[in-house]
Amino acid sequence: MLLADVAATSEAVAATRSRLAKRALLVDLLRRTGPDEVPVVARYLGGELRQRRTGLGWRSLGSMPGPAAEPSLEVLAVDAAFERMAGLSGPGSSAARTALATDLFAAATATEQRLLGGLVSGDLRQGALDALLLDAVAEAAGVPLDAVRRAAMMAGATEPVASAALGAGSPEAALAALAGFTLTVGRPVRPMLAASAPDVATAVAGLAGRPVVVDAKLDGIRVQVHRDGDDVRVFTRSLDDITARVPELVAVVRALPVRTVVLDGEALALDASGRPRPFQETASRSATRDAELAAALELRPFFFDVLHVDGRDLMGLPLSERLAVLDAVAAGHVVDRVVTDDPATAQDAFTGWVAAGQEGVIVKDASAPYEAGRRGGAWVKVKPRHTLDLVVLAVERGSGRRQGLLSNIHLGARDPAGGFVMLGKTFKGMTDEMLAWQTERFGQLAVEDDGWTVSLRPEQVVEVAFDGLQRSTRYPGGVALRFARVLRYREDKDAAEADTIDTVRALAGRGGDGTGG
Ligand SMILES: Nc1ncnc2c1ncn2[C@@H]1O[C@H](COP(=O)(O)OP(=O)(O)OP(=O)(O)O)[C@@H](O)[C@H]1O
Repeated sequence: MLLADVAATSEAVAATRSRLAKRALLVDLLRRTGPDEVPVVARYLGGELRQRRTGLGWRSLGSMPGPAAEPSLEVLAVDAAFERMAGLSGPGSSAARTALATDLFAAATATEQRLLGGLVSGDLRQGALDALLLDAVAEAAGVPLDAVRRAAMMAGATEPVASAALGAGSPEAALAALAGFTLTVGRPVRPMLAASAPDVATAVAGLAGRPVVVDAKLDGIRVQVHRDGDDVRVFTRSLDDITARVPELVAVVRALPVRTVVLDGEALALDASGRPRPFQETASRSATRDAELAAALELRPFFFDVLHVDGRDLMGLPLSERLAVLDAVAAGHVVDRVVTDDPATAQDAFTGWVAAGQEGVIVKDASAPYEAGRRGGAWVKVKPRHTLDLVVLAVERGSGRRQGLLSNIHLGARDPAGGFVMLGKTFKGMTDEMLAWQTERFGQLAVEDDGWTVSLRPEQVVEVAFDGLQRSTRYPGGVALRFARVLRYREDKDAAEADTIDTVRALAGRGGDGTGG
């Protein structure tokens, strides 16, 4: 298959807002893709190279040759070229890499160059496309969507599932291949995620008629811990293996009375009185290999789910049954919870936990299975103050005390159909350290500079608090944030995981002020 086919499909998908049309375009392309090409094509459609690192910088892309008139590049040849670039190291490697990239770009048409540039810079990365791609894979392979989704949950990624289903040869063989993706102890699955509600009553009402569990929401880092005998591995929300950095978590899980287990929870550092330490401290602790800091700030695990125990896969069981197992295997290391569907009782629990320094609650449907990777309605988070994870689209040069710094940031919500919708600006909440950090970071993300405003590659996620939402004729989404202020820059989230304009509109719709409980 020619790269031009992938590039044309990728642009056509971005250009239409219709989900059905997008899906049809993807199905058509997948049907034309050879089995050996699926791993590459599936990645490129999601905006990613197969190589985690090519060593190519944004700068080197600036000076690429003009486009070729006719398409000639085969996707497998393109993948091989990136593989060669990724493999280069040592003196002279940078020049050799640029030479390879120059040859590649010179052979590419204008459309192909846009695709290649986006793949290298990461601009095309689109987590939102994953769901659509799975849908298209199901249709192209002639198997039920559920089977594809289940497999992707287990695999923690789209591409291996697409390859297995489309490479199988027949729908029957594809189904058998998909059934081969099971929870394997030692291999992380994507964590289940939560929707949000403005207050406890709304969250509980949303689960009307179902049994409800209300968990304390701890503000630490998500950990998925796999134990097989004495072998314990700890994975983050983005499935990175941090085992070596958190020996104290390993020790706790190794001491539990089970042989194999997969636990989901939050790790947190506490102060001497048992209150949670600020998130920043927990996060920097889990990111460090510095033994001294590690010893000074001990992390503790608080589990809220169990996916597997001693050979039994529990993901399909209702939460209430999983929790019974969790309490038996991880006693003493479990998140506080109350079982109630009474809004007043849930509200009391929320108030108590927030006073004790926790972040809020997660209201959970006790009859729901564990839905890896999904942000469905089975878990709903409620926080006392309203926050959104937005993407920084541009930044303005500071003046006065902020002369020489990049200061006022433009905030965008993700548009599920592609791109970002600006919701406002803020220069509030930033500490001097954050200002120094963002000046450096945004310098690296800069794509255009009119002397006042610097436009950025939309990659940096920022968590902002705000007092409410107001209608706006100034901003394209028709809504604007009131009194937005920066809480922190999030290193654990990609732009593809930022909050969407739909979420913002839903908050605006619910009573308007969005300040929460
Ligand atoms: N009891 C709990 N049950 C589930 N998740 C919990 C719990 N306590 C804390 N959490 C954290 O809350 C997150 C769920 O919220 P969400 O799925 O929206 O992820 P997020 O966007 O990282 O959330 P946030 O930024 O609000 O922490 C989980 O990823 C987990 O880290």
